Amino acid sequence: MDAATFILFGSTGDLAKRKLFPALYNLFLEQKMPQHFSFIGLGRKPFTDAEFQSYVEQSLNTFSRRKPSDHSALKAFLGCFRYYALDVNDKAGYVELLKLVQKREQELGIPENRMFYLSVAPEFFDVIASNIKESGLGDTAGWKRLIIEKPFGHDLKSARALNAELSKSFEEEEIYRIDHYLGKPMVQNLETLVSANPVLGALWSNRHIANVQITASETVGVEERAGYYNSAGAIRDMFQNHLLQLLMMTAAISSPMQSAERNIRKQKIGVLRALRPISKEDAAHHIIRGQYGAGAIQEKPAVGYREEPGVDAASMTDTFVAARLWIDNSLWQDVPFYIRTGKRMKDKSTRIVIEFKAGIKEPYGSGEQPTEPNRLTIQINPDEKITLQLNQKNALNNGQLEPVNMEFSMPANQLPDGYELLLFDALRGDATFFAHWEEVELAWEWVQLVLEAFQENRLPLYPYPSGSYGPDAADALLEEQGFHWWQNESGHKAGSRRSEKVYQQV
Ligand SMILES: NC(=O)C1=CN([C@@H]2O[C@H](COP(=O)(O)OP(=O)(O)OC[C@H]3O[C@@H](n4cnc5c(N)ncnc54)[C@H](OP(=O)(O)O)[C@@H]3O)[C@@H](O)[C@H]2O)C=CC1
Ligand SMILES: O=C1O[C@H](COP(=O)(O)O)[C@@H](O)[C@H](O)[C@H]1O
Repeated sequence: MDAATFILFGSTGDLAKRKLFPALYNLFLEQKMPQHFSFIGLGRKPFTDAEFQSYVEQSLNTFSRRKPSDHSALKAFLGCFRYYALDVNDKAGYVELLKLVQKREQELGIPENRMFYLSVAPEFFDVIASNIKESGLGDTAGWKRLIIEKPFGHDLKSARALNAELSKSFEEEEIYRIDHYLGKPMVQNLETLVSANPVLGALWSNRHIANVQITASETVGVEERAGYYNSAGAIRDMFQNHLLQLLMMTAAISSPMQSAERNIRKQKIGVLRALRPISKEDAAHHIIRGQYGAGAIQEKPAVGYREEPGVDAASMTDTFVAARLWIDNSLWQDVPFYIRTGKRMKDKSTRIVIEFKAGIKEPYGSGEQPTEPNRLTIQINPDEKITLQLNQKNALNNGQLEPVNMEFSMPANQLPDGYELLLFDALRGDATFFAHWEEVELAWEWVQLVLEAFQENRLPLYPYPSGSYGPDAADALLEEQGFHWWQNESGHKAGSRRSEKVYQQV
């Protein structure tokens, strides 16, 4: 791996402290960092280098999956860190920053390879990129890369404007757009799961798959982020990026028999191009939006979204979105993809359920005894787990047909954090698990009409109790095709229907 300088904008912020420093430290311990690297932390807070190093150390003690125990390794790691106080709007400051970067490059004898990571509010992305260019920080004799955090735009127009601005300073190949779901080990494993297992690869299409269900449910509410979340909602916060990425990954992976194209990024773009658009007029038939009301999470009372600090008592923000999507290509024609995400739901679970088509009627003497459809459940969070549900006769129960699960699991605490995998890739120059601009643009294009339908209040906003599986209306999306949500890996169906009211815009 090339020796490089890592320049972190927002190094005094939450993401740096909770995720980025621990990720770099774990890579360092695993010798997955360049042998020589220079780290420059930026923020407005007035830190000396020593204060900054001790701040980083505290973050490792609190958040790293491996707590620092080897004193000399920790010292070597922290020794690479320097701090420079910079307001992102201060043009002259960038020129001073360049001097510091060059001084460190000379001290360490490393080439001018520079990684810029923007862990700051999105309104600063364009000004930082342009100041990097103007100051000469971006004129390197080596490579330069820009890692950019979400959100990438607020809608199609702003995303295009942001991309146009960034493109003035960085080439597309130099821009690494983070979607932390793409860093999750199980998501990175999806392609291998299908391509390295012909038994699954052979089934991975509309010939054998009846429907796909993608869920990202959370038990947390809006927490302290009302300022951001009120104008984002679940549709921008989770659906436009993470959920569509999971859909793309699921539909893009294919066995070598089915597709000669082995470039997952290109295949994902192909999936988005084939996504059937939803018109504003028709949105209510394919999309359900909801907002959590009061309820209980794991038996603890929880207030409704409208009672949360910083939230308007008449807020129409969506905290839940479910959708039915169709991919009009030869592999996925007629297979509905059901997607849902919500806050304050019954459990924290991110998973993909593949429901296979029903087989022939059971011919071995059990008459009309119904069998459950075979399912492959790929659990991404909280634990990683793959469960294949099969049917078998139970000799201990009069030969009754019963579902059984084959399961493989990996406890979450043994796995690297997604940021570790993504930073490692970015340092190596591998953009496979970063979002290409075309993916982002096509995802916004699809979502844009939905945003407008929300804005124009064309869809009911259903309240759902905190601690539930979301509004019952989301069940109807599947019932139209004769399916139901598989609520968890043991396959429980949705509960009985409640009568539903809707929130009215005031
Ligand atoms: N936190 C998280 O879990 C996640 C965050 N993100 C994204 O990551 C980015 C950072 O988030 P987060 O760390 O939570 O944000 P914070 O608000 O915690 O931190 C913001 C950082 O920006 C710096 N900053 C603010 N204004 C200026 C300025 N004018 N000049 C220079 N630096 C400035 C702050 O430094 P100082 O106060 O010292 O000036 C601080 O380091 C955002 O884009 C967010 O959407 C994405 C996914 C998850
Ligand atoms: O990006 C975001 O993701 C988190 C959920 O991430 P996970 O890894 O815990 O599944 C979500 O809580 C947050 O609102 C959103 O901004």
